[in-house]
Amino acid sequence: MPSLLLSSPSELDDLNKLKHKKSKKAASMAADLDLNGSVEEEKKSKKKKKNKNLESEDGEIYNSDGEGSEKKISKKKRKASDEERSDTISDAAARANGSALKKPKLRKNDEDEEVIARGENEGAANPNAVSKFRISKVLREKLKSKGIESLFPIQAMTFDSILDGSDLVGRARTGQGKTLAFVLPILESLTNGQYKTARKTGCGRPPSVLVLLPTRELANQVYADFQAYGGAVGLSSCCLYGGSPYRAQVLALKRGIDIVVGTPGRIKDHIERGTLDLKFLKFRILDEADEMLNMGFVDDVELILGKVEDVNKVQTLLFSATLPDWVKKISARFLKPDKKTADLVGNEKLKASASVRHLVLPCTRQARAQIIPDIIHCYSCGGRTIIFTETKESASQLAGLLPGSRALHGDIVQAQREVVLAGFRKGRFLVLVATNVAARGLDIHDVQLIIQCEPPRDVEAYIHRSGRTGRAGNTGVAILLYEPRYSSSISRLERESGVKFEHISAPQPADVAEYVGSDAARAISNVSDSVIPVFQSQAEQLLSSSGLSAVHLLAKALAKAAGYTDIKKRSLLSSIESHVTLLLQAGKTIYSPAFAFGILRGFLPNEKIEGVKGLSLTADGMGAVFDVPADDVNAFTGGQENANMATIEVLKSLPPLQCKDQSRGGDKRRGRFGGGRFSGGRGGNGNSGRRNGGGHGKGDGGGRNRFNKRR
Ligand SMILES: Nc1ncnc2c1ncn2[C@@H]1O[C@H](COP(=O)(O)OP(=O)(O)OP(=O)(O)O)[C@@H](O)[C@H]1O
Repeated sequence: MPSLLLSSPSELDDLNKLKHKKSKKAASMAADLDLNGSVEEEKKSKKKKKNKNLESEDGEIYNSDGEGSEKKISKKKRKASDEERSDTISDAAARANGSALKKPKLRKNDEDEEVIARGENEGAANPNAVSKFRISKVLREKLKSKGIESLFPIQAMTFDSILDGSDLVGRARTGQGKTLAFVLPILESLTNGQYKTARKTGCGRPPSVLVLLPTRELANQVYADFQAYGGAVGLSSCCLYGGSPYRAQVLALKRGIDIVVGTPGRIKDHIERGTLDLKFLKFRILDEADEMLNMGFVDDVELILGKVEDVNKVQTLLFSATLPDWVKKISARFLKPDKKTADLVGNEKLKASASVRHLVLPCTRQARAQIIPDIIHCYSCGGRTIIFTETKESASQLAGLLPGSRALHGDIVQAQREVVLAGFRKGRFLVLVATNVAARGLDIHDVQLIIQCEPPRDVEAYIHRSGRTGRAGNTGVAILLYEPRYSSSISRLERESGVKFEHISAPQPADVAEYVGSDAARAISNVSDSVIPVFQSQAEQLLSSSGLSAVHLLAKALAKAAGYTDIKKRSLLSSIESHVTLLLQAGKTIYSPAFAFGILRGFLPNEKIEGVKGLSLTADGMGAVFDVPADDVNAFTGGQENANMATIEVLKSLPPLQCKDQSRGGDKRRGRFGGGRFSGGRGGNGNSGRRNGGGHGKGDGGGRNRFNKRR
């Protein structure tokens, strides 16, 4: 259940202690932190909200144009404000949850009045409207110019806590706006809040904010946000990462800077060279914290964080979509004991993005390059696609095989990495083949499709990679390819990510025709009539000499226009081309693959049986599916005439199958996946094709660590 908790290592325990220690009011406020609160809680929340709105809108703490300064807060009010800190959290939680949603009351018979009434109530109806938060006018306008009128839940839940000075751990699924969740309150805090006067200003000033990120690309992206929003409120930023020249970075630091964004390796270098002074930091942010620590940056991160003069005067924020338990423990070293935790994922089963369709497709390594273009045709909706490979070599190789695609990984020089990413962002090419260097945080418009060439090593990688699509409320598709014989890795991922995978098979000729053909048809109908007189006589000649009907000839022309001169049959089991998947049934239970081979030997010659590949048993135990070369299909289907009770048919879609271990082990009732691992999968619906709802939708840290070598 999503939650915003007053937390220390054991958040629940602490919440209980809190309930006992504090007054009745505090206990009821703690209850309010549950986002799925009761009606009673909602009433309390509304009451507090009324007070809160008075506090933030009366111009004494923050007036409506954000110019109100802390100086204006009377002692009494400051005390009240401190006392009500927890209220603020529950308000935020209530707002984040939308529990203050009211139906607008419209006045009848007067159109103008109706509009006014709707306008008034719309503000009330949207508890996360930007205007409801202590966000200055200039930032509000900046947000508006980017189409942002209300805060996303993670932003709404954490804004007040960060602005009011808390250390915080924030977790929300991919694409839910975690970057602005720290950017906005930090900027407000530095320009209108508690650090307005405390922060260093003037020429040569040391930074007030340090944001650490695991990859160069991600550092650049977050830097861009600080530049845009920070620039609007007069704060300067710079980005420090490896692979780029020191000179410009040193100059920027010498001139004086407010916000430093970067990767741990280069930040550490600057500290050691004496060019970066972190003594006076007000904020330290670890974005994608688990990845940085996972990458072996713990020592670097600790060294960097240890450079502040007084840890009590710095706020530390830690954000990620994935927070493995070990990171929560490590955060106890970096964050104050009274830190808060805003966890929008919590114990919910689904850890990956809910706005992404998660599909799995069996495909051998050899078949990948052949099948990927068709997957893109069928599932990308004409938008961008990111393909993840496990190694740098295979990223380069695959990009070489896919026309119009480019590779991105840690062996590519930094300048080139930046050119590639910029080209992809601008839509100069639509397919990026990348290693995990692109798995985290990258926010690229209109990425409709993610293809993972094989199951990643850990569930976190799956969550982050698939989260490059379906961002900011948009939808997307993530397709995971896997070697049929390693299907058990799919069940592990399914269990750990909470995703219920849809099992699909390779796009078949009919699917390709449907998606590619309609594009080609559209392209042909857009051709000007002026071409007809020029090509007419050749068309007539072709029609008479081909011996084909006009429709058949046009079908060929459409295929050619779409780039196809031949569409080969493809195995449903392994995606291998020129192979066809067959189903053997014998009117009785087929206990094991050996049993199935025995039946086949009863009516087929050995040389044909040697061509059988990937034989697997169906989940109901009544059949066996296998691949044969397309040329042998007739021998198999024809041979059944001599078979005793056995039938063979060409499959159009894959039925649910037993997992491999079961097929070998024989007794499917005892298997861990009893009932068929795939029984909840496609259920015999092997459709491929575009089912995406439409919609549109962070390089390495310096090449000095174990992890980077893998990229
Ligand atoms: N309040 C908002 N309203 C509309 N769009 C928003 C809002 N906040 C952020 N966005 C947009 O949502 C997208 C995703 O934001 P962001 O990259 O911060 O997500 P994230 O949670 O950090 O994702 P990841 O876990 O993948 O790093 C960005 O394009 C951002 O501009």
